[in-house]
Amino acid sequence: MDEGEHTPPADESGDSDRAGEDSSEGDAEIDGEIDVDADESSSSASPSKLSSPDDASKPTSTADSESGPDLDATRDPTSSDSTDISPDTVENVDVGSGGRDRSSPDVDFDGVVLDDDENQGLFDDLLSGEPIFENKEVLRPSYTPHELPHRNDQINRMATILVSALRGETPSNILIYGKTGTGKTASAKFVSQELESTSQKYDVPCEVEYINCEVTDTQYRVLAQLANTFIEKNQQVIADRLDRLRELRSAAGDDPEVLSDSDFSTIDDLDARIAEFETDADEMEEVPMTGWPTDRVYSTFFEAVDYHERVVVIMLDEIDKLVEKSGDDTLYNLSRMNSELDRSRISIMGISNDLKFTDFLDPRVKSSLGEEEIVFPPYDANQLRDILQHRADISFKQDALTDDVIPLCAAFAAQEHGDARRALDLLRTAGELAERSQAEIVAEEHVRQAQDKIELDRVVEVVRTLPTQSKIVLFAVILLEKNGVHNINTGEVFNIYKRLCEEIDADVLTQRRVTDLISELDMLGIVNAVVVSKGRYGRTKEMGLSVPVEETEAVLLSDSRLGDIENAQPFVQARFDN
Ligand SMILES: Nc1ncnc2c1ncn2[C@@H]1O[C@H](COP(=O)(O)OP(=O)(O)OP(=O)(O)O)[C@@H](O)[C@H]1O
Repeated sequence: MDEGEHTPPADESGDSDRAGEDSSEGDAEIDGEIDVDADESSSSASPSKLSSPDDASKPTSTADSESGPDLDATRDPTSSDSTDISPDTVENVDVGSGGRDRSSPDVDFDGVVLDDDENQGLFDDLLSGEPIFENKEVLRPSYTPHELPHRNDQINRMATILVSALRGETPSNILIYGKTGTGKTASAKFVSQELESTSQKYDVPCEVEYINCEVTDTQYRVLAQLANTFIEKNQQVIADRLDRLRELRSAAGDDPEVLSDSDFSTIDDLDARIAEFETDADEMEEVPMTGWPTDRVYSTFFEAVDYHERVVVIMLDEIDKLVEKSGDDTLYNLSRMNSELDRSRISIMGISNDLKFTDFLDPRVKSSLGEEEIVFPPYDANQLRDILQHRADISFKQDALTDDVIPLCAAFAAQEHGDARRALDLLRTAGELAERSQAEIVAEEHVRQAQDKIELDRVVEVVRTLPTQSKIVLFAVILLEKNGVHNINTGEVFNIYKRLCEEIDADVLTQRRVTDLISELDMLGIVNAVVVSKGRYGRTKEMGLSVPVEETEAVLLSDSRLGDIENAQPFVQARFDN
């Protein structure tokens, strides 16, 4: 295996990212450090306060403490931007004492002195603290691990099926199933990297094309993306061959004898071949992202893939999204291509976390696609522990984690549904929270805080992306809850909902539709609704909020339409109207 392919993104990116994150995550610390209160003149905001301690010895920051720090000395007293300098401080300014001329290029436009090394050390302090992480990138989803513990069986099965590609035969199509975060994509990518590197080693033409169908979700886009990838590769192959042929041509111009070792008997043959390649290169036209009839895109892809001999594995991640969005035409077309291809062969590897999507497939497609099926079961807590331990060893400094951190992350994630992504997120977030609170090690409390934070982030994201009508319904529930109404019933929600709609000029849906929206909110885990029988008055739904009121309300009010509701109080009083 080519180790380089699995190494995380270049170190620089890791570092810069870390620096970037620290800068944003460290807001609180920066705020804490900058003392904007000029009364405490000795600690007023100054470059020396923000610089690393070493800078104290530098001439710019050794200004006499009684006459105020250097920043004060050089700040323009007329500047309106003087939040951190009191008039008293300004009076003490001795422009000359700092030995700096205001017109000096060392002074920036606001009159703040730049350090000799052209920064004020704003980030130096933050960077100089012992970070908990050795390499945070390793915990990110974009990182492809070198090892995938507890996935040996699945990886070996994939390899056993795909090895035919290295023998020039067509591998069976594979369908990979499993819940989210069970390592499907990571394992499939790992196997494809191995396949491609082995094919290079033995000089067998075998390629893997990865398509994420959540993004590329129509037949047109899938075929266009494949066509363009193969066109690009073909152009490269042509360019390489032309280079070699042109070299031969120039050698043959000097000495026609060199052709005796080649496939060409005459210079004319060679010229003809060169001309043929040049025409091929000119004729290969990229598919635009929209606008062509689908059959033209299909035939362009077909010709591109069949340009020379090769076995191609097309990996369709989130294949269910493609079927959901645009039916099974793409899969039908791809699965019957082999009978028409002359030089190449294709095989499909579909990945899905929806076990039911094949119910919607044409039976022919279903049987062709599911020639081989590999299931990825959820991880249990012990397996998650191993996975986390492997990653933690390379991502954290030694002894940065207390003993209970990894087991707790594993236990939380196992409770969800054995999701390794969630477990890794928890561990990374716990580390970040510890780093932010300037703790020396990550402890159990950080994991618990991380769990709450991730949960809240999820809620915020779900609420933020709700359709406007659902947001109004949810806002009605929040208003009732905030006014101490318990066991809120559908009628109460509907009354407030109607008034809110009138207030913001939104369409008013029927009570039946509003009840449906409440059920959707219930399914999303935002409200908790139960059906209660009211005897001869029929049945109603009673509900309560399952998410934090303040945060949810803030997200709703950040929507420009709901934000227009200035005072919602009167609506609540009207809850028993009608
Ligand atoms: N056995 C494992 N060892 C190490 N890391 C793993 C393992 N399984 C999963 N992961 C990590 O967990 C994260 C999620 O894995 P992956 O994307 O492969 O899941 P998935 O099953 O494809 O999920 P989804 O269906 O949501 O795409 C990735 O960061 C991956 O590196």
